[in-house]
Amino acid sequence: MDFLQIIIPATEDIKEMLIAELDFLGFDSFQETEEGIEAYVQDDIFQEEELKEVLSKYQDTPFYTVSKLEKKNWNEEWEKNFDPVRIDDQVLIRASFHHPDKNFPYEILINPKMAFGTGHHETTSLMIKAQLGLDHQGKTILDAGAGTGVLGIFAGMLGAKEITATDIDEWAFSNMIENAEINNIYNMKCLQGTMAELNLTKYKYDIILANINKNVLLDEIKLYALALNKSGYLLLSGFYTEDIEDIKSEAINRGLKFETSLQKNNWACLMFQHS
Ligand SMILES: C[S@@+](CC[C@H](N)C(=O)[O-])C[C@H]1O[C@@H](n2cnc3c(N)ncnc32)[C@H](O)[C@@H]1O
Repeated sequence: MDFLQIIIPATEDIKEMLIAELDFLGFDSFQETEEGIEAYVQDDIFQEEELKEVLSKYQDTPFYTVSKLEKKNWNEEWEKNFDPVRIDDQVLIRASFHHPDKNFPYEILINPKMAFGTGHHETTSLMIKAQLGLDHQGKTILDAGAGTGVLGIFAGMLGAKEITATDIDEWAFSNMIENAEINNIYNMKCLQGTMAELNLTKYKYDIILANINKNVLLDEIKLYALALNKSGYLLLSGFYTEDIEDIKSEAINRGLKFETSLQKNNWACLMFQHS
């Protein structure tokens, strides 16, 4: 599979909105730079017209450059740009080429390749923060939209009995397998597909983690509610604070009880419990 790198000049105030819109078009990952954003997308799903349509909302004349990316170069890019992430003096997320730090009780090794979930994104750290407050010991976990597998791997470190991690993306699927292995998490089953495609509502989970995006969540909350054990917890992220009410009302309509919310830089994470 080949990837394209799209470089888009953008001012600070539009970067987040652009990323959200391109994420919706199926772009895989993003890097914010001083000049704008670098966006990465599989070349077989890239639709130039769709990109132009999005950009025309923000620029008088859509301006961007497209270049083909070698897989090899991409990995080197990560190695140059990926700094360790620290969450609450509790969790260190680092790549295997960084030095370990024994001051952190939990250390997650992530070699992200093309998959999302290095902990640099607000939503990943919000989910990890929320997980720190939940008892995972002996629990069954579903990590839907697992990306690099970071949340499922962390669930394993917190003592989960069994983890199922899913993603629709082929790169994410192979990356999460690799990351589970380097973290010595052997009870994480990795699958490729959506909740519906994999028929996951026939199973029950004690905790469901889903950091995806507003539209997918609104579509899938009913499935998470069906797959949640009584008194089980659902953690959701991947949406902005202004979308909290929409997500909340869908979850409450599906019989879930709102517990808490966390927010960082306009991103939100909500916790619900099955009543
Ligand atoms: C925002 S990333 C989150 C990755 C990781 N869980 C984290 O917290 O850092 C969302 C991931 O969901 C995947 N995804 C999008 N729609 C999905 C769906 N319907 N089912 C499963 N995965 C999906 C994307 O490929 C992407 O890897």
